[in-house]
Amino acid sequence: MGYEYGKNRTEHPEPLKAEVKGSLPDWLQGTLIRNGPGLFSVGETSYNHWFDGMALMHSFTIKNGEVTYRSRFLRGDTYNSNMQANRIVVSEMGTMAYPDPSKNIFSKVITFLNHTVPDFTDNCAGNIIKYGNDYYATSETNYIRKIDPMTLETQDKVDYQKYLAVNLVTSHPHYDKEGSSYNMGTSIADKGKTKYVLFKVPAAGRSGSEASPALKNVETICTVPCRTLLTPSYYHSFGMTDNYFIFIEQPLKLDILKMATAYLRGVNWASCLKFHPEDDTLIHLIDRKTKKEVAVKYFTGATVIYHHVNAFEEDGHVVFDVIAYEDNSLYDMFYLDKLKDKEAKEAANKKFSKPKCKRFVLPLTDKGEMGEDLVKLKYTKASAVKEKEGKLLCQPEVLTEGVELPRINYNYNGQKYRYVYLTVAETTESTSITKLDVETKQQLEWTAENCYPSEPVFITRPGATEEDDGVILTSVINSNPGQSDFLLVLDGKSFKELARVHVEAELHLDMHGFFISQSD
Ligand SMILES: CC1=C(/C=C/C(C)=C/C=C/C(C)=C/C=C/C=C(C)/C=C/C=C(C)/C=C/C2=C(C)CCCC2(C)C)C(C)(C)CCC1
Ligand SMILES: [Fe+2]
Repeated sequence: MGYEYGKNRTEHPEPLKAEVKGSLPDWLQGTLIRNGPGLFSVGETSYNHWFDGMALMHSFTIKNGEVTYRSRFLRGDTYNSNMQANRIVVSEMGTMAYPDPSKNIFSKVITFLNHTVPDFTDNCAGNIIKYGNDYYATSETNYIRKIDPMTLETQDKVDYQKYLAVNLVTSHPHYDKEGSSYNMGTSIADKGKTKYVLFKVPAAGRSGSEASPALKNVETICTVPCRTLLTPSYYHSFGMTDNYFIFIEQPLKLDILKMATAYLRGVNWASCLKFHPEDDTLIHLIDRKTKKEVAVKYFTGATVIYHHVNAFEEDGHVVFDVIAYEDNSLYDMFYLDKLKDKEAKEAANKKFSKPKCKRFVLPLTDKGEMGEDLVKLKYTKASAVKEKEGKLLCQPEVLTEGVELPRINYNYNGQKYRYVYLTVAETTESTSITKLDVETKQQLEWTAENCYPSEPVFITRPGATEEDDGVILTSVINSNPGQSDFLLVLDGKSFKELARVHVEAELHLDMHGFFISQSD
C-alpha cells in the first residue's frame, strides 16, 4: 500500500462523468483545475526527482450537481522534445539531461553551444495561475504555458523575459479584488546586479489592457537588491497586505557560478541550491504606496520557507503566517529513488524537518529601548526585539506543527483571518487534511485509511458573511482494494463530509489547484 510516486500516469482528455455520493450544494458551480507531475520516465530514461515529472493537469467541473473529470499532459516544448526523442532531453531541477546519450564532454559542449533542445524547461507542473483573462500552467522558470481551462489543451508558450528581466518567477502570485495579479521573480547578474523584482499584471478590461498575453502590460512595482551578486535566495511565494509586500530573503541560496558549470560537470541544478544554517534570514517589508522598503530591518534565524499562508496589518504591526522548516530536507525527501525504496523512504521521512506553521509579527516602528520587545499585540507570543537602531530580531510563534500546502478563504487574503486549511505533513504519504483556527489553535481533521488527499482548496459560498461559510475540495487517491479515487467535498464550518465524487480513472498526487467559479 502507499502512493507510487514514480509511476507513469495516463491522461483522460475526454470528459468522464463522475458518480456523486452524498450531496453537493446547489451554489457550487465551476471547475477545479489541479496541476502536478504525472510522467517520470520516457523510453529508457527517468527523472531523479518527483518535482521533475512532466505536468499532468486534471480538472473537476461541477455543474448542476453533476461532475465531470478530465486530465491532460501539458504538451509544452519539453514534453514534445522528450516524446520525439523517446528519452528525457530537457533538464529539470533534479535531473540534468543530455540530448546526446554518449555523455562525453565533447558532445556536452556541442549541445550546450548549439541549443539543440529548448534552453530551459517549460514543463510547468507546479500550479495554475491567472494573468488578465488567461490561465497558465507554471513552475518557476521564465516560461509559462497558457492553457484552455475547460479542455486543458496546451496553448502559447509565454516567456517572462520578453516583458521583464527575470530568470525565475514564483508560481504563487497574489490577486486583488479588481483581478490584477502580483508576482515576483529574480533577475540574476543582469547589468552587473542581482535583484528581486516585484511586478503587477493589470486586470483585463481596463482601457488598453485587453492585450494578450496580459504580461504585455506588466508594471514593475519595485526591485529589492540581492544581498550578494552570485548567490540569490530561493523563495517560493511571498505575502501581501493592503499596504505591504512581505519577502523573505532566506539562506537557501542558488550558487550561480556552480550553476553555470553544472551542465558540463554532469550535476543537476538542485545541487547548486544550498542551505546555509550559519546565515540569518532577512525579512523585507515593502510599502506598496512608496514602493520602498520600510526603514526598519527585520531579521530572524536561518529557516526555509516555501509557502506563505496569509498576512495582515493590525495596530502598527504587520502579522504574517508561513510554513517554515529548519532545513532543506523537504526537497531531498522527494528524490524518487528514496520514495521507491521502503527503507530509504523511512530514513528520509525520519530526517524530514517537520514543517511548522509559524506567525511572525513586524512592528512598523523601532521606537523603544534597546532589548525591548516591540510587539504590542496581546494575543501573540511572537516577538521582535530591538537589537540596535533600525534593527529588530524576530522570533515567531508556532501555531501548529506537521502541516503544509496551506489554503485560506482568499477573500480574506491580506486581512485579519481565522482559518487555514492544510495537508497534514508528517511523511510523504499523508492521509489527513486539517482546518486550523489560528486564533484558538484548535484543529478539525479529516482522515481516511489508505486515502491520500491533495492540497485542500476552500471555496466560499456566494453571499457568505462568515469566513468559513463554504466548502473544501480535495482530490483523494484511494488505495483501498476495489475502491475508486474521488473528489472530496467537506463543509467549511464543520469539516464534515458532504460528498465523495468517485472517478473511474486513476488520479495522481499533485501540487496545487485553482478554482474557477462559474460566475467568472
Ligand atoms: C534555478 C535556475 C533555473 C532552473 C530552474 C528550475 C528548473 C526550477 C524549477 C523549480 C521547481 C520545479 C520548483 C518546485 C518547487 C516545489 C515545491 C516547493 C513543492 C513543495 C511540495 C510540498 C510542500 C509537498 C507536500 C506534500 C505532498 C505533495 C504530499 C503529501 C505530503 C506533503 C504535505 C509533504 C534556470 C535553468 C531557469 C536558470 C536560472 C536559475
Ligand atoms: Fe507551492
